[in-house]
Amino acid sequence: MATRGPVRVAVLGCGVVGTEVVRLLVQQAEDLAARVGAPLELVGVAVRDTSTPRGAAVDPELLTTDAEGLVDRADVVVEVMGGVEPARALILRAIERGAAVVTANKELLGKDGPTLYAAADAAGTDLYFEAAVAGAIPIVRPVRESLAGDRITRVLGIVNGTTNYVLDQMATSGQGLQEAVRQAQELGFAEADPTADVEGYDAAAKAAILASLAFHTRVSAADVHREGIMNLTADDVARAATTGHVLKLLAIAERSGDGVVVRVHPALLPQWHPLASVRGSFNAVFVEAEAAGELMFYGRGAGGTPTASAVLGDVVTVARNKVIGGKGPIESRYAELPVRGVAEAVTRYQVELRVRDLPGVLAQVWQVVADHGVSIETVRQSRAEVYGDHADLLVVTHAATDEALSATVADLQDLPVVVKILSVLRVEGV
Ligand SMILES: NC(=O)c1ccc[n+]([C@@H]2O[C@H](COP(=O)([O-])OP(=O)(O)OC[C@H]3O[C@@H](n4cnc5c(N)ncnc54)[C@H](O)[C@@H]3O)[C@@H](O)[C@H]2O)c1
Ligand SMILES: N[C@@H](CCO)C(=O)O
Ligand code: NA
Repeated sequence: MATRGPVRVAVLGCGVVGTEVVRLLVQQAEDLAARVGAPLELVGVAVRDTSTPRGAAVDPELLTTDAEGLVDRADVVVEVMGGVEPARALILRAIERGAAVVTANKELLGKDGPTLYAAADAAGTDLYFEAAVAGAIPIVRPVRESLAGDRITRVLGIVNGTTNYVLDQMATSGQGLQEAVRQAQELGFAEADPTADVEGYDAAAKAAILASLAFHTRVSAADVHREGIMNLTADDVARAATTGHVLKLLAIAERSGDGVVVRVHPALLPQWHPLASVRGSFNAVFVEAEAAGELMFYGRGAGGTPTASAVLGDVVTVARNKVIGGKGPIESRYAELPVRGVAEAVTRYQVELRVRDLPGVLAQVWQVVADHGVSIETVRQSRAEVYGDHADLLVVTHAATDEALSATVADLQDLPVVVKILSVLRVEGV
């Protein structure tokens, strides 16, 4: 039970996540006190407008528009307002005062995490951010702490629920992309402005955070190669099924030579891969480590209550550290591996080409591929239904660098017998 005076908690932002954090802090106060070793006293909730209704769980007396003043009264600051400023300034203010910080803000951490980590390190205080990657799923702590004795080689994640919902919807209903995005918006799985999700910015920020933790190296969102889902068609999704794949937006962070490559893009995954079964708006992160082997973490990556679970877990930990005088891990970046561009990623391509159906065409295609040192794994030829004397070739390569594969596609495009490149997708997970 409680062994000392209360730990004062301030919540910055009272939206989807903040409301649930406040509700759980209040409703579970007794259990949380027992787990922390002291009561958690909610000293205030910073909002933009105190007159906005917040629901029964939020005591209007606790609302304030003076976020700075609130920060100055807290031992633990929970930042769930999102965005870069004023979140960054408020977090730095809290840290400089020696308060512990819990944040769900992947955008800020992906852009400028190192400034915050360094400040927390200098102040000797905790900065926790489990909710920033894959919401409720415990993944930050497993990578940062549970796997600290292992050597992670690769992290492969479905870390954006909006795009996973959209792609899943396209696969199951045959909907086009725009229609699936509209439906996701109607059902609350996508925001009114879905840019951050569908263009891969959200996943890139999460990939940067995961890569930094996994490889003990500073990686920012700007280092992440990013392609969103907006160019995908219903045909791409349908074709994936005919070749035993599913199409997913993947965040991939992996060792490559003496460096690391971090990328976010749509990719084909074999249907047997554990990540292929991640449906709807769910998230999952697949980790490959030398000693542990393959691990998968699965659950809800978004939503007020699931995300609040991750926030509260961090609050209990940092508050307990305050009570017993301990401190969690600081930023680990000793490895300082070079972060390489996507050109160095080793991957496989599936290319669909429409060619003229003439003798020797396959040999020409084969030659262009071989000239780049790339090896073909399979070729499937079918008659192109719309053009009488044309055929469609579906070529899957063996693994090669992205640079060699993209140069191959560029040269195929220039072959006179190639009418059109219909699609180019990477194949991952094998
Ligand atoms: N919603 C999710 O499922 C989810 C999941 C994981 C992480 N997150 C992260 O959690 C954070 C919050 O997300 P959310 O979905 O609750 O957003 P939200 O927009 O619902 O809530 C943010 C709230 O903060 C308030 N706010 C913004 N600036 C403020 C300021 N200067 N002073 C006072 N209040 C301010 C807004 O008015 C809003 O009510 C973001 O960083 C987001 O990326 C959200
Ligand atoms: N917009 C994100 C949720 C918050 O990380 C998603 O679709 O997964
Ligand atoms: Na998480």
